[in-house]
Amino acid sequence: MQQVCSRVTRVFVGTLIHAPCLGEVIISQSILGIDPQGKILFIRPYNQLEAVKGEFEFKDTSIVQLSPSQFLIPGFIDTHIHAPQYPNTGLGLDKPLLEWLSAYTFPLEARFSDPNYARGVYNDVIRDTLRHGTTTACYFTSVHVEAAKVMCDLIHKWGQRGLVGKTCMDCNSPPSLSQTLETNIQGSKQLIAHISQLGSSLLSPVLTPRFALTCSEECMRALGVLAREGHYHIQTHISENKREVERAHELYPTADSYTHVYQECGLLTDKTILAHAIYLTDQELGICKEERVGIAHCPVSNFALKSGVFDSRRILERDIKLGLGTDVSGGYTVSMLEVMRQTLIASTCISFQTQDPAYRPLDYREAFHLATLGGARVLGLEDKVGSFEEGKEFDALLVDVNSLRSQIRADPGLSVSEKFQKFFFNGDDRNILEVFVSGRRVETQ
Ligand SMILES: O=c1[nH]c(=O)c2nc[nH]c2[nH]1
Ligand SMILES: [Zn+2]
Repeated sequence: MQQVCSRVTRVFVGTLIHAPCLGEVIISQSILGIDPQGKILFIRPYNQLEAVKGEFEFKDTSIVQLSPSQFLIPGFIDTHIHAPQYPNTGLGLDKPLLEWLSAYTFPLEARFSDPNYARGVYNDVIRDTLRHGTTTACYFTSVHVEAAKVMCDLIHKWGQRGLVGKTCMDCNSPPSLSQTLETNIQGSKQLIAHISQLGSSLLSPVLTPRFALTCSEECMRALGVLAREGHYHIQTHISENKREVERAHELYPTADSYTHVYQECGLLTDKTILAHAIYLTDQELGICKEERVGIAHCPVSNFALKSGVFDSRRILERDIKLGLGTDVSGGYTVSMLEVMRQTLIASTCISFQTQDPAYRPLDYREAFHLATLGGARVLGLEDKVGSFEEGKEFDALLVDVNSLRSQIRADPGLSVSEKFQKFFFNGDDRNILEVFVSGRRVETQ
């Protein structure tokens, strides 16, 4: 007898919510089927179940019927997070950036010379980001390549989608973190080889000069060359804090701007992720647009370290790719829900100060787009994840506004849009019942 091999592994029947276009949240009552490769095989209207069953030949046991308080959304994409800083969340935030780095961050990161210490912290950060709905994260690790390899192994084990970089530092850094140019480049290459050996379609390397203050011009140039040779991602920090910008000008007095420093070193490509970018001038934003870099907006960190207030609208109006990041541990939480809320607060602060009466602060629909498809674009993953589309991979969250220990009080009479708004403003990890990456349900405990 010929065996019928189903093309469908799981079928969800219920509410889908996503934001494929900036400013619009699309809600549908649908049937969504996943194929054995973890891709979305079909999305059909709710009332076509019998026809879809006939077409794709799946059994009733593959069907997951969502309740009226449940919906599926795309997984969150954290475009900027420092994995080794996780033990420091909430610490030292009374200091500005450069003092905080010296007093708290660098001493903690030095401990990652011990891969066993790294293993414990990295395991915690992956588990907790997943539990809060982060299906993709773009990670800085420390300067230590063995610890960075451990991070990749763990991400692979948990099944998160991740970009991982070995942080490069070769000047103006404590001796425990400063490496030679050669060690930084060899370490970066070793990490690339390690990721390649793991053979995971979910993992990518990202070249990671920490920022212009702790990376020499030679080191940045060498990383730029390496990135172009292998068409790799690049991530760094820019214009987060006024004192940092001054220092960049002191270190590079002949450069036209901080952005020019990175451009000159070949670090600006369509696969570059610039974190913060609060104080960029119009001319610098022109370069960002021209070079097609993406920006990671990290409002929780920007407020906590009192770095500044980022103007998201100014970036969006210029059609520059924009995503959101937790920036743990400048940011004190791994929650992308909190990042989305503070994105709105930052934008509202800007609207209070502007002289432009037509200025529109962002709304929750736009923040949701930035945390999903916006982030996917910044990481070059927009063809794979960020929204629900046939052929894309199923990276998704099953949300229940009335889950067992939910803090949300959602009247059953609320519309679906209102239930989503409740989740956006009042929800937390207790409302995220299940997390899927590439069609596979991942552990979150
Ligand atoms: O928020 C930040 N966290 C960091 O670790 C860092 N390093 C340079 N600039 C930085 N900003
Ligand atoms: Zn950062």
